[in-house]
Amino acid sequence: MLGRSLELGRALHTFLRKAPPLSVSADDRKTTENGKHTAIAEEQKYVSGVYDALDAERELVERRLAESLRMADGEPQAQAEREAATATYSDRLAQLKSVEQGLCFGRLDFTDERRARDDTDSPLYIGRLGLFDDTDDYRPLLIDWRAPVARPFYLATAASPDGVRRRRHLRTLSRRVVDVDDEILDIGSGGDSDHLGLAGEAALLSALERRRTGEMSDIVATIQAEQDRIIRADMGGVLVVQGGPGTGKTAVALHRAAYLLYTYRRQLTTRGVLVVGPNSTFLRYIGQVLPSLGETGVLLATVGELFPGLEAVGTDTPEAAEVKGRIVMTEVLEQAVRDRQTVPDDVLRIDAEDNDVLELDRRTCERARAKARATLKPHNVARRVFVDTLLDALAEQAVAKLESSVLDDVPDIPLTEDETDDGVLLDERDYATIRRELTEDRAVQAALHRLWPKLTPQELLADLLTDADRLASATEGHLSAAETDTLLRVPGSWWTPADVPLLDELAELLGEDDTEARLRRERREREERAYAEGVLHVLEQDDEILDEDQIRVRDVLDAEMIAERQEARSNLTAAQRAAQDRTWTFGHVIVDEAQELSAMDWRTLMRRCPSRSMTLVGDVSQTGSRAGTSAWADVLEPYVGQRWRLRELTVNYRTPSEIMDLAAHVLAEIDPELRAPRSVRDTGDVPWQRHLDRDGLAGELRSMVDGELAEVEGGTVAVVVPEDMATHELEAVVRFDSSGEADERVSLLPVDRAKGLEFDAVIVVAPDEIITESPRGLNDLYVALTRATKRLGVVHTGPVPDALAATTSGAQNAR
Ligand SMILES: Nc1ncnc2c1ncn2[C@@H]1O[C@H](COP(=O)(O)OP(=O)(O)OP(=O)(O)O)[C@@H](O)[C@H]1O
Repeated sequence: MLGRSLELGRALHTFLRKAPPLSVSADDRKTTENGKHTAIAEEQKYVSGVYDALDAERELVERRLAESLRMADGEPQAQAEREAATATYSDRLAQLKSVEQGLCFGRLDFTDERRARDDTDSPLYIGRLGLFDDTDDYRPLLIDWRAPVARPFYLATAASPDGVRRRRHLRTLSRRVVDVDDEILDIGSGGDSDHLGLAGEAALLSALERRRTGEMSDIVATIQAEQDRIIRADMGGVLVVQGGPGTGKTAVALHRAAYLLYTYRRQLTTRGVLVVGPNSTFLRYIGQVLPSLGETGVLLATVGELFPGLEAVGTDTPEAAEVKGRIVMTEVLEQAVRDRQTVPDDVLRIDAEDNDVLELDRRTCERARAKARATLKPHNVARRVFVDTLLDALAEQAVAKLESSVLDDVPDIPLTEDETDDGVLLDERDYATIRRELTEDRAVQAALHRLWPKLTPQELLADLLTDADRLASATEGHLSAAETDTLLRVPGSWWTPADVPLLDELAELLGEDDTEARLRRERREREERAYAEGVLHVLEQDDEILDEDQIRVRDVLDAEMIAERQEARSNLTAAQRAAQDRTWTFGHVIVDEAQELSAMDWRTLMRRCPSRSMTLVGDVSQTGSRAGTSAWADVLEPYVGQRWRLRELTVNYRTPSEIMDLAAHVLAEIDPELRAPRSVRDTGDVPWQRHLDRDGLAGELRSMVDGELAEVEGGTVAVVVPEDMATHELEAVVRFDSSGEADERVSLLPVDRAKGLEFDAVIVVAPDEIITESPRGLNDLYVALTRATKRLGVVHTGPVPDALAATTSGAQNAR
């Protein structure tokens, strides 16, 4: 406890050093303390009222939900309405339950001029969602943080107060107000007694000082101005957010999702928002942020999870993953598909079921193939043309054979008067019958399948990656023999995340012969539109009784919109429906750690977002994947040209300055032009460094971890190691105690798993190996060094990397 207070003290000290000098006398301090107690008591009264309103609304929604569940099943229409009501009430209830902690966290008091302008005397209270007082003309009790009027809470400064006299942060524990921090923005308008101390910064620092639990928390009470501008940026187009480690990119991305869902609810409820993260550990880490902000309708996924029905649990070598991520794979796959559209070397003989032997010669097959390819349709769709053309040829052959055999067998019969001898014995109906029989003939089906098989993406890719000849043919001219070899694998291998964009690409190249399904869908859409027209008709009859000047229903609703709502009423949320549908397109896509995605990953994501309404957050200095990018323009140019916006985040909220100073040496080695973000805190804890023999490492690590656990008073500790040290054995040493119990506060991770995460203390092991194990090893080391919120230790088992050598002497053997 004392340690934490000291750290907070030091942090505040730093801020006071940076802030203009304040002279606070003992009397001032007493007045401040008294004022604070009074303020807490006052705020408690208000906050209790807000919780009462929350309870009342919960009760009401619970009652309505129970009623809608009790409603008997009736007409299909009534049943659909019941389902829609149930879904709406369930959502609202989940939202009301999720905002329990920290419901109300801010208050804005305005200047006299602003109050006169807005004709109001009341302060505004800011919280996680909006609540109204239904006993007082629906006066707003609590303003949703995303509402435009709440914006000054995040943006107003003393230099630009925007009519705000005082910004107050309320800190609550359960439903109890435990502290208030004030910031006087319009010094001229307020008395000194109102000034309760350093406010915005104190609330922020207190949030940053909290012990980490292994799950990310929301930052709604302390969003900073540069972050707020990004969170509330327009939804259209591609917005890239570049920022160093700990600058809040993930936090900003998630709050942006919540903001967009609030502001553009109609568009986004139907199409949904997709948030993409680098791996499932990371998705678990961020999984609670949006629910805590009351948003449950967002699909969180890795790119590897975007192919419904498939689990990509395998792993590629880094070399294979890099090759699979290259854009040239589109050409490899195109060739692989073309290779499956074959013709016989000479003649293909088919033993049809009636024992007729039919033949398909190379030229006929080539013509059918050319005709099918000329449609430019995907393989499975164009197959219909290929098959039809060959069935025609086979049917003609069968007819000719039949006729000639009949003519051969039957003695000359004299013609009647109305017959002519054109050699044709069978009419069109006979021809159609023969063609249909051939269509159903297994030998014919097998032959056509061999020439142009109907394929699923999984079949084609599995065949391709396990067959050296097929692979060599598809990669010829695109990949070297060595690169091709990296792709080859044994049959029955698990799918990997890098396979998913290839499967997605193949799904496009192969297509689906969905004629039947399309007709069914079109019929359903027609019915929905007809229903919507019916609704409009009924509403307009009511309209006619109204005054001419009043707005008419058709002015605000159209059939298309009603039909869309009807579709959205299905029990599933957009996110749930999207998760089951590969071709789903989202209203907005947010990508975290976006620098890690390969060119093929981007193709998959762009398909999910044809509107290109996207937010991409990342840091090109942290790129670890060989397939990732080091320049945003390279990624975006093929999709949006120059039409994308770049915003930067410059302040590091996670890593104290002592640790950033060390990491900055590594950054300088990556690129001397790059600047590390400014740390918001310092703690006085200089990172320690030690040398250990690799043999003695396991024995020592556990006690080092114990030491760090004690320093961070039960917070989290991570040991970040090179890939080949991330073994179960070492994990057991580091995490398990003598009774075999795992310590949940401790993790052992390779760098790529630690990306995006944070821990109170971090021990980085063998930095020299982290650097040499990958072409982007320095970036990996930079990531590893910047995961700590409080303490950092480095354990060398080999030579000390140059970037760390300059800083070792003073800190040597600090542990
Ligand atoms: N305004 C803020 N108020 C309180 N905490 C904040 C704020 N901004 C960021 N943080 C905290 O700082 C830490 C780092 O944030 P985050 O993980 O979003 O950074 P990042 O830029 O994604 O980092 P990295 O690139 O290293 O993964 C988190 O604990 C986050 O909650």
